[in-house]
Amino acid sequence: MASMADMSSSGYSYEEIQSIATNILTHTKHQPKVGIICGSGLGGLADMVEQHDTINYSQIPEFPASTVPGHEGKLVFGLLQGKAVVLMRGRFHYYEGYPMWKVAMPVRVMKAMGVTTLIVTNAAGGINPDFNTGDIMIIKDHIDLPGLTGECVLIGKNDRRFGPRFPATVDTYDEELRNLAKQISVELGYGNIMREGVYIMIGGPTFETVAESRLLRTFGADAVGMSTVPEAVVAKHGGLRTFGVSLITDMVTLDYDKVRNTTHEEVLEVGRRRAGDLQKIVSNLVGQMTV
Ligand SMILES: O=P(O)(O)O[C@@H]1C[C@H](O)[C@@H](CO)O1
Ligand SMILES: Nc1nc2[nH]cnc2c(=O)[nH]1
Repeated sequence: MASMADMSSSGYSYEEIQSIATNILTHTKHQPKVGIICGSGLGGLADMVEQHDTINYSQIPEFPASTVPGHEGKLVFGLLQGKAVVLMRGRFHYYEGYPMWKVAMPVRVMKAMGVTTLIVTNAAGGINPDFNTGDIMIIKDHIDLPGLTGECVLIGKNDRRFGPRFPATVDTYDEELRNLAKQISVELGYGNIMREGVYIMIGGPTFETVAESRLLRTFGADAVGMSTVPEAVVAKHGGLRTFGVSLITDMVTLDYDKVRNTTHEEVLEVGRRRAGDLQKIVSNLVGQMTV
């Protein structure tokens, strides 16, 4: 694949994406319909997958490498609640130095493999003062801060086979799946920690200053993180149905008298404590959704 895209281009061609997908599918007996991207410390969902085939990213030509602790760098194929899934145990972030198109490129590969529904999970900082650490927030909408400032994942030449030049994003997160997830959460006894809100993406890797957190709040954001939005935008562009969920691993500081440092270790620690709950909700959602 000598002509593969470089940092300055707008991404892999349609043919290159098809070729990457075809190559990956030679490593598995499964034909996934649901794609799941696991957030920081949330890869344990892969342990619930039955009859699994695991492929390291390093085995896949043209696939980026995971460089962040809590992101293992593996694709896991198998059955989750009887449905054929592919999980990314480790995602790519803009702050790792990857261009936006590369961050979201696996979503196009998933679609080329036959995926029709994308589930994105992440660890996020709570901005809404009514939230608590450990809450689970269904993403109702997002703010693409990098996109609004000129780093939209879809910038560059558009190939209509991926999607339209000017995609609408008003309904990126599927209402039916959000309602089903809410119902499942209540049935599982998580009604008291279940929230719904707006996720804002920042480029990272710095956690927010107090002034920045206050600014993000005035924008109407309920939670902040460093991922998810490019993946969801590419999914919407490609006509995939998307569900997004954030684990609130820390509360951002909105008050100069209560300044505290967020750390990635803290994010992973809360992930370790609450990942099981998130996994139950997501696996039940997969089990009950129509594909
Ligand atoms: O991959 P996600 O968005 O879950 O990771 C979050 C955001 C940063 O990558 C990291 C900060 O601790 O966790
Ligand atoms: N930007 C940001 N990303 C996070 N990911 C997990 N927690 C946070 C946070 O507080 N801020």
